[in-house]
Amino acid sequence: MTLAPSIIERLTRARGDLRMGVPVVLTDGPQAALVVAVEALSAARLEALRGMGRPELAITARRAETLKTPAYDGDLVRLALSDDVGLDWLAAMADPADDLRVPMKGPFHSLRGGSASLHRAAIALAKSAHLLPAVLVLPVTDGAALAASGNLTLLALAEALPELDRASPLREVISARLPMAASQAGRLHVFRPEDGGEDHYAIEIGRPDRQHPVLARLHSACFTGDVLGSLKCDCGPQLRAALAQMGAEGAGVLLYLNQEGRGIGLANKMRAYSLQDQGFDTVQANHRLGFEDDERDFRLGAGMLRQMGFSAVRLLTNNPRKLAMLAANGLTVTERVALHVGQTEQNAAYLATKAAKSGHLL
Ligand SMILES: Nc1nc2c(ncn2[C@@H]2O[C@H](COP(=O)(O)OP(=O)(O)OP(=O)(O)O)[C@@H](O)[C@H]2O)c(=O)[nH]1
Ligand SMILES: [Zn+2]
Repeated sequence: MTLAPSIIERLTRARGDLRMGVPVVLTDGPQAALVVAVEALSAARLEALRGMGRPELAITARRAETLKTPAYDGDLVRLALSDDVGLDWLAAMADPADDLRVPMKGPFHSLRGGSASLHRAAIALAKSAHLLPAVLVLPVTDGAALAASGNLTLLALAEALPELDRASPLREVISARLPMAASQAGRLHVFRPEDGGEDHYAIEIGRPDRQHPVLARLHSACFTGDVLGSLKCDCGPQLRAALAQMGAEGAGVLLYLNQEGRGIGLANKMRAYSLQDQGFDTVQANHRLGFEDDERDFRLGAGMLRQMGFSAVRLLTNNPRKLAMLAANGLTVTERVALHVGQTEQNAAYLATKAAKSGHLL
């Protein structure tokens, strides 16, 4: 054991760096680049990067669709930065808030050929830090030396990509009795991922028999719905109805997964809501921001259930992806228990879009 941080620790540090606007050094074999998230970029850092070479802008193919620029790298686009563009232009490329008011941002100079692996990893890192998926990438010659001299976090893709792709193992930190309105016999378990990500919770009701399928729900955090009683979605009523059903049956387990906004974080979800106020639906809004419509990783829930000793579930959901992901990750789903509650005038279009575009069952 050395004192040097492991790859997992450096990845966690890199997410913090990106959120603070500090460059991170990525290497892929002989290639290296400094990367900075556009959302957190300062004028001084942009100036410094320009003094070192020609930065490139990487955005997702989803964002590029709206900007009407072709994606030569499949899931992403690399654009050369002309000398006259500043922070405002970069911010507008990253954030679609003003797209309708100012639709023309080009002409764009798309880069083709060569490898996009550093750009792709930088976008994945920005997403995992809950930042908009738009990054400046400055190719450099000796990444390791630059990282050492500038005290910057260094990540080699060969080490970092497998960690970014895998669901981080979780360990249970603590559990304690929690009497609730839905059931006196509640217990809250707190699980912590090894990668320094957010904690996730399991609410166990009664003492479900581990030998039988348990009534279960994977609930993704929705601050607006769960806490504020937002009428734009059905999350709050679904949360309470699931707990009530478990209370009535005397047993169940509800996983409360901190995957706010289908995995994009609350700030980006509010950006999506702002686009919804401009007339876009929930799926279009995610795409305009550069995200997929659902960025959640449900492997997490399967791991927590297995760790708690459950191998079969009766799952409260209308989302077929949750059923498929549990099954693919070693859980037996013996039954889907439909969960249709909380329909309002304000969320009718949202629920209809989820049924039409995301395959939610009615
Ligand atoms: N990006 C985005 N996220 C949203 C929006 N409305 C709600 N959410 C999030 O969507 C997620 C809904 O979670 P769930 O209720 O567990 O999942 P679901 O896919 O609807 O599936 P079931 O409720 O199990 O049928 C939460 O993370 C919310 O924060 C939206 O308009 N945009
Ligand atoms: Zn919600």
